[in-house]
Amino acid sequence: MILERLQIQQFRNLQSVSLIPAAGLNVMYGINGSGKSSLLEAIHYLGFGRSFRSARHQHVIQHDADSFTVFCKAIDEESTQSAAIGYQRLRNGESIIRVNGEQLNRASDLVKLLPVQIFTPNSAEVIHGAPSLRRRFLDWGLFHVEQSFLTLNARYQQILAHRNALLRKGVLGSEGAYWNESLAVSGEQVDKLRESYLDRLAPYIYANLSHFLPEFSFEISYYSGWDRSKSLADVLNQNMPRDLKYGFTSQGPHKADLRVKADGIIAQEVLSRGQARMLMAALLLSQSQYLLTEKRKGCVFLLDDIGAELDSAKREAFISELLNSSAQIFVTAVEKQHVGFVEDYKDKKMFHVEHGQVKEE
Ligand SMILES: Nc1ncnc2c1ncn2[C@@H]1O[C@H](COP(=O)(O)OP(=O)(O)OP(=O)(O)O)[C@@H](O)[C@H]1O
Repeated sequence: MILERLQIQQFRNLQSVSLIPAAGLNVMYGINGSGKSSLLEAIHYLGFGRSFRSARHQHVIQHDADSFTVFCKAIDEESTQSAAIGYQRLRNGESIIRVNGEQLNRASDLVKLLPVQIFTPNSAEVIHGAPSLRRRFLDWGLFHVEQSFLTLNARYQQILAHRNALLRKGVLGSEGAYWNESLAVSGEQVDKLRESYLDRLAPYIYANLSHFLPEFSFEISYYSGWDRSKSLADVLNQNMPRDLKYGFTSQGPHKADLRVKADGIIAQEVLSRGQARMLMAALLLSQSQYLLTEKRKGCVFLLDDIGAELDSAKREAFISELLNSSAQIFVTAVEKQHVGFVEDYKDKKMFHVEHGQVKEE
């Protein structure tokens, strides 16, 4: 999908912004606090229904305003069909999402529509942080290539929440067999989709890593969240006494992880921060390439503060590969010189951001 038009109202310091982005590269530059990251944050809302830097929607609404609105017209390059997507968030917590004039009930449905990926100075947290961050990374790709995943995963989460509620009350005993069986059936389906997705994604990841971090030999593997030599049903039944004691389901696909080793050692232990960022860049790029191969869909790719992230050679390699994967890129930089190499790109637009105003050059 490509954003053909973008409109933002009362979003942080962006009072009223309207722009026609390039299909390829869009550079937003301006001094600190001018509104560059807010612009990316607004696009992020269209892809995820949430911010990438604040858990509180209220903080994003412009001071003294009652709501913010983000609107885009996006076009599918393959079918040439367009979609008008609007997201409005009110100060009272209500959100109104419209796609082609029709109201959507769940923000999670937005994820299917617009494939948005983001790379920020904090992206290495996905490598260093909790497994949930890496699961979220994998699941984002799955949402876009496997139609059934969204529903299957939602069902698994629903049954899991129910089993956990019974565990907390200490009343799972009599109903245990039923809930274990339901959770196992649903969990095995989620697990299979994740495993097979990573199998197909891995060749892209290895190819990108050999380009971005040739100094290491990498090994990518998938951990299901339980010992795969046993069925999930057996594990849930065996874990009942422990799960009852602690009040939650200790093993299952909700504990799954994407594991990366560099030269035989877990990546978190051996990579520098910059190298971890490059690993993350390779992972995100791989999803973008895979989505293009599998679904003929390009991503909208947000790169926040790229100058602070990577050295110039790596930055350039990353952006060129992203453009090759038909991604539409929005990159922010404090100084134009930080993205000097974009001189060579033809399909690009430069936007100067100043005091919340965005002007195309
Ligand atoms: N709810 C809000 N209402 C109005 N202004 C806000 C709100 N939240 C944040 N701001 C202001 O919006 C401005 C834009 O912030 P933003 O993070 O987008 O800047 P930036 O250009 O990315 O800066 P940097 O280069 O430092 O990362 C800041 O001055 C910030 O104080």
